[in-house]
Amino acid sequence: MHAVKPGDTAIELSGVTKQFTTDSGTPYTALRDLDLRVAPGEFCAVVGPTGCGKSTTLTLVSGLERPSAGSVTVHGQRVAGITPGVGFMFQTDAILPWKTVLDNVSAGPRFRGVAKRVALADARDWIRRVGLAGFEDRYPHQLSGGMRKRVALAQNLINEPEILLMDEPFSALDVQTRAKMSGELLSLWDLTRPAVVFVTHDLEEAIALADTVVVLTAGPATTVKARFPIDLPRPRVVQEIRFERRFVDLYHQIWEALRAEVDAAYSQSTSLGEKEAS
Ligand SMILES: Nc1ncnc2c1ncn2[C@@H]1O[C@H](COP(=O)(O)OP(=O)(O)OP(=O)(O)O)[C@@H](O)[C@H]1O
Repeated sequence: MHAVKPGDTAIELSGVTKQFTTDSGTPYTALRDLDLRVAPGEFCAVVGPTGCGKSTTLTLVSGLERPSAGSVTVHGQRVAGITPGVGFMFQTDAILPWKTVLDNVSAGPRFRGVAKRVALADARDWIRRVGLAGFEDRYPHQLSGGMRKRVALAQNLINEPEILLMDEPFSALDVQTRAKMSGELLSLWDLTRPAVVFVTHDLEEAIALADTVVVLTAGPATTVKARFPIDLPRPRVVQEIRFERRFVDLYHQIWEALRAEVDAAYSQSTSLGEKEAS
């Protein structure tokens, strides 16, 4: 595992521009001159209007995409391929439907060559930690949405990733399950403390979870608008922290920055719709 030194940076995007070529062949600048730095063990939430480039930012860190300009480094190494030591969680489940919970969770270590007996024992431990003891032999279709998210968390955390990239991982869940999963995520994160980049549309969720909330501007040519340190003490009770005075103050402050971008994105999409209709 990477030895963390003071001042170390887990993730650094520096002057990043990302251009795509659209289906009509014209270039589209999704990100322009974007700087983002995440320290080892930091929980960073990224919020911004729809389509501004949140997922694109994650794909650059993961190595699935390359920047058109600027640099992306992970632990000081320029990203040049699929980044090792990175876990992912998306809105849709990435667990294998034909494998049991135990086989899904042990798949990572088995793939890395860990002996079967050790991988299975480790998987049983993680299954217990995510609250699924007794469900080892179930298949994903026999589980609720929240339980499948727990499997996905165990499947990631068993690999002790130094970086966890999460793209609206709980947005398909009902409100109560979502709040519960957020609380569980924080307890589990505390066990191995990876650096997290958590993309969400939900500002309450962002503040409740994160050490830092980063607000992106409306696209195109998205960049970082502002960065807010969240000084709420840990451990946090996710379902209750939103009633605290400091939480409400932070919410107002960050929403002020976010609202202008949401409004800008909305007017862009409505004027585009009007142009297309005329
Ligand atoms: N492969 C691609 N080719 C062309 N354009 C793309 C591609 N991937 C993303 N884009 C465009 O880049 C912009 C940013 O997309 P991205 O998915 O990163 O936004 P997002 O903030 O994650 O969106 P949402 O909040 O709706 O999930 C969008 O306008 C999208 O259409």
